Amino acid sequence: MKILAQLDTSDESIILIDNSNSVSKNLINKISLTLNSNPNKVILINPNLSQSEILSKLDFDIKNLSQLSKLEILNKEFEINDLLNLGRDLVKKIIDRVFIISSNFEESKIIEIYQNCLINRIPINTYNSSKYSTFTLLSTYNNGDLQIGITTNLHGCKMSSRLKRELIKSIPPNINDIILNVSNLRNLINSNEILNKKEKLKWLSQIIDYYPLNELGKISIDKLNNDLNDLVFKTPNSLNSSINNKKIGKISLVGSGPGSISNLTIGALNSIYEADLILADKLVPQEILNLIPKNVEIFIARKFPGNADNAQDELLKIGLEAIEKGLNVVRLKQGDPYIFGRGGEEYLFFQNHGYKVNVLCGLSSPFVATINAGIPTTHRGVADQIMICTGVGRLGKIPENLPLFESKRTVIFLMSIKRIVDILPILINEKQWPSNLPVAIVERASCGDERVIRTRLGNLADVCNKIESRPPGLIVTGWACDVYTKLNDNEEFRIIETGVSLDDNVDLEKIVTLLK
Ligand SMILES: O=C(O)CCc1c2[nH]c(c1CC(=O)O)Cc1[nH]c(c(CC(=O)O)c1CCC(=O)O)Cc1[nH]c(c(CC(=O)O)c1CCC(=O)O)Cc1[nH]c(c(CCC(=O)O)c1CC(=O)O)C2
Ligand SMILES: C[S@@+](CC[C@H](N)C(=O)[O-])C[C@H]1O[C@@H](n2cnc3c(N)ncnc32)[C@H](O)[C@@H]1O
Repeated sequence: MKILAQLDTSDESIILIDNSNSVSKNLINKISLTLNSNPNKVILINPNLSQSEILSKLDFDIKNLSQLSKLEILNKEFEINDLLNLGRDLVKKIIDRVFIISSNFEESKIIEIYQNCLINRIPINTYNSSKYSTFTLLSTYNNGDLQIGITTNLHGCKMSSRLKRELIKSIPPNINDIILNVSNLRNLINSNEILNKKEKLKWLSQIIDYYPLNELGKISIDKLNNDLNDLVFKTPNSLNSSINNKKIGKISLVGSGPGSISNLTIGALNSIYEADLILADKLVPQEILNLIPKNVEIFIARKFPGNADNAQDELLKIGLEAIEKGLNVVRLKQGDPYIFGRGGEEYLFFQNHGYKVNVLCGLSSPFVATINAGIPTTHRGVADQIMICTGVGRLGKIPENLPLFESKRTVIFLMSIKRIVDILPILINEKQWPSNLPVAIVERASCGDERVIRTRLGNLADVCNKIESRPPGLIVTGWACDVYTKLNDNEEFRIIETGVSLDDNVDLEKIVTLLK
């Protein structure tokens, strides 16, 4: 089935076949749509409706009245021959496109029209029936530079318009400013007055990947180029004010879980509500950041590639200053603080400055990702060990201690999708890993756009190159991947969109009252 983002019927002769007794919304839409796409002519064939009835209903959203002259209304029953003699001379009078507008036709009639269109290679769209359509139109949303098209492939236009509404709801009203600001930033970096172009472009792409959409409209080249401190979304005023009542500052390392609110502990939610300042990972997703009360200051770590250590130092400095002013500081870390989260380093830093550090565990991404991907990490007779590895060692190098293959072990690699091309040869050639071992890439676990890509170890690097990644992502390896479902022998990889908005039914108000 061909899916048309925009209907481009320039110079086409189009037939709209309708047998309704009243002018339907769908008919008006199709007349406007076809006339507004600069056709040669649009022929409406309907035996029951008069010209005046139809013209009186047109809400004249047609770009200009001259288009109206291209509309021909024939008050007659449709005949198959109409397909072959109402078209342009250029194509021997064969019609270029057919829309069956109403669903009151007998199925036998629809089949006859559909088959004749197939024989004469005329694209046909039958209202509410994918079976008898060779193309479908997207339901589109345009807002300045942003264009979105959505279709359920003719499984009901109501559904696609409801999905479109949901999608539009999640788009900030200033989306155009955001698009323009980011595009100007990128153009500025590419112009020659910016130093370290490549690095800044990498930072910009991570900011686009992770920062709250709303903030992308405010980021300037100065903030990106010179003083990244300003990447604080709200400058922590509390940092500038001297606290009179000498409160004793507090520091908590809090795991936020992998993404959805449903995977956030009550303890973490409580900390978020009690904090004066939150120092968040860039990985902490929008859903969690949205929970932070408006009065709480937030700073997001600028852990861009190659800047991890500077960002770490800067973060710890801001945290220490705030505690010394008596603030309640929460270091909000993605997943669990101690799973490749530099939690140990941060604990020691604040302890060495004389502070007791509270640590609240969080659901770590490997455990949520495997559950959501349908992989039992241990399974009797298949896997009795779990290992969590990083794809990146000190200073970004490949880890020296990649594990030997162990057939009854499920190994989950974090921070490794961009590195798999370097890691794979070591696993297969030096560590005896079998190239047919089942693996699963799990991206954005527990988020609405969670996705699982199943493949075999030997294909992993190619697959990572083929798909546009949705960071953050991890790689699950081991025979446990095959316990519930296997790839077919001829399948190179299989993409499963597993994202669900878990949080629709989370009644936050009720939970927050529990905290009181
Ligand atoms: O390959 C990918 O998909 C990127 C994976 C990824 C990395 N850091 C990341 C992520 C998550 C993400 O951005 O999606 C992002 C990342 N890495 C880390 C954290 C946790 C934190 O810093 O609080 C975070 C999240 C921080 C945040 O998002 O704000 C931790 C980290 N970064 C790093 C390491 C390795 C190390 O220093 O020992 C470690 C583990 C430290 C530990 O064992 O606790 C350093 C690191 N991580 C990484 C790189 C390669 C960056 C690049 O791609 O060029 C590098 C090297 C560098 O930044 O100089 C990869
Ligand atoms: C520095 S580690 C932080 C891990 C985190 N402390 C945890 O416990 O999940 C970042 C890596 O964790 C993995 N990761 C984090 N969140 C994820 C998610 N929602 N879905 C899939 N992988 C995720 C990715 O491999 C990412 O590169």
